[in-house]
Amino acid sequence: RKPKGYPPGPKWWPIVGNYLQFRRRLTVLGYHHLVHEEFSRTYGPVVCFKMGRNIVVTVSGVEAIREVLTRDEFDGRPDGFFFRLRTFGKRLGIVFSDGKLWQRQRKFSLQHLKNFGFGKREMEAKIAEETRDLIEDLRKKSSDLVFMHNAFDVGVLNVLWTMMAGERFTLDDVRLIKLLQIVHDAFRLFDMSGGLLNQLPVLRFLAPGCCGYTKTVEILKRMWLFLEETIAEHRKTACSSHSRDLIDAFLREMQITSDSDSGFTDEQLLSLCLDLFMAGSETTSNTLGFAVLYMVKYPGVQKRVQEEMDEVVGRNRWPTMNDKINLPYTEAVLMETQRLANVPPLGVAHRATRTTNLFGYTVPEGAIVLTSLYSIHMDDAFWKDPKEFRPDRFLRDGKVTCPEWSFLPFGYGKRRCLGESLAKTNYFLFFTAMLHNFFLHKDPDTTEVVTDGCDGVTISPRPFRVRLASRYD
Ligand code: HEM
Repeated sequence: RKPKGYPPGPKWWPIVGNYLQFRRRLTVLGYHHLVHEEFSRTYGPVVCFKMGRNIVVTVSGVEAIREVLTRDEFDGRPDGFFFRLRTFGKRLGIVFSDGKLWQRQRKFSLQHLKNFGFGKREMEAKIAEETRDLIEDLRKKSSDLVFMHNAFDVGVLNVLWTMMAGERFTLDDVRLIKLLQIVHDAFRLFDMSGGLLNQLPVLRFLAPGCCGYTKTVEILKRMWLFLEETIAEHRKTACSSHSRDLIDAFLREMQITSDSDSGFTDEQLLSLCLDLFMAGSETTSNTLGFAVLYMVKYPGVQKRVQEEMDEVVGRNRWPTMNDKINLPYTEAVLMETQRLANVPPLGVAHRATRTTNLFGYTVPEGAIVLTSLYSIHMDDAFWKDPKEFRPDRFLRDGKVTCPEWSFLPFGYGKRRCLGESLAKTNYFLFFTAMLHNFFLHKDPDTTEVVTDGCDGVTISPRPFRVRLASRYD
């Protein structure tokens, strides 16, 4: 039975808790975040579930989410079998670690990524190079219909990978394309609470295929192999006097640091690379995929973006970050895409690091806390007709206006997205390069443009094709 004082929620059943009930609603509603939304409509902004062994508290709406994201005791990340599986049974990496190791690793990663251009002019130059490559490649393919749901994968990853590992991949690099496909599959396989494998870890022995264990291990092995090879190559070619990239910087730090708690070990290096690779590729590519999809669905919006660019930038050069401030409609389109697509609908799971009180309810230490960013972005009390794609809602008197709490695509607080500046620059430059160069038209073989994505840790656009017509012919 649920202890007294816990937040409201559906009745718990022995062993499975609310798992079966959750699954049944998931079959009907199709998305994890919609099941959480349905429960929050019944029970309020703080809902408590038991999923196998895990207590999960979902918070919805601005007030409750603001409480969670601004209080230190919610800055933990969940622990458990699933969360440790990718990091050798330990709490490593950056996305799902906490405490001293996380603090040190987050600071180290940010500081050294900055040394290699992150958030600076060099980063913009790298992205510009990637956009040129992509546009050229799309031009070659444009006599046919082009798949666009994953068109940005390699270019987006290249920017991060140059800072991390000092190398980039060609757009047709088969090994990388396969790797990105398995990252994509991994994001579809799991959910933010850790899924069945975290709730009932014994299932890895009883039904390894059904609970996702076999597939997860297969994906991880391929990722580890790729990263191990990259790290081994760095060891062989590292120069003792200077670091070329984040991996080099980490290897140097391993030699000088004596503090064992700060985590400069071989396993942590691999885990950090894995986390940044996964966090940095899928989210941005999916967001760009949705942006293209909405432009195809709403040709009037596409036309306004192109007219704005023609007026401000002209046709003789491509848009740069300096133009952003003068392209308010374009920026509003990018924001509206993030609001409506909700690529990470439940953010990244948090954990209560001690038993605490939330809106008069007891949240026990160790509870997994999910923040429904979806509930904020789709709140009809704040956003009129939230299901409509309407970029003008982000404009006032021709200028971009952004509410502080009702738009949180990158989260908030100490756990806020580490890659936000890279993500925003990639997003703006790839999107504007696309629309500057091409008219995007619907696939004539389809009757309707479907914008409902695929469920998972992030929401991804379903595979779709576009007809690209050059704006320069
Ligand atoms: C449009 C693209 C992106 C979106 C929408 C996004 C969104 C988010 C969100 C919502 C969180 C969780 C915040 C929380 O826990 O409350 C997060 C965390 C994180 N993101 Fe991003 N992200 C994006 C791109 C990136 C990129 C490019 C990187 C690569 C460097 C990255 C690295 C991370 C990391 C490492 C964390 C965990 C931070 C921590 O736990 O301290 N993200 N992101």
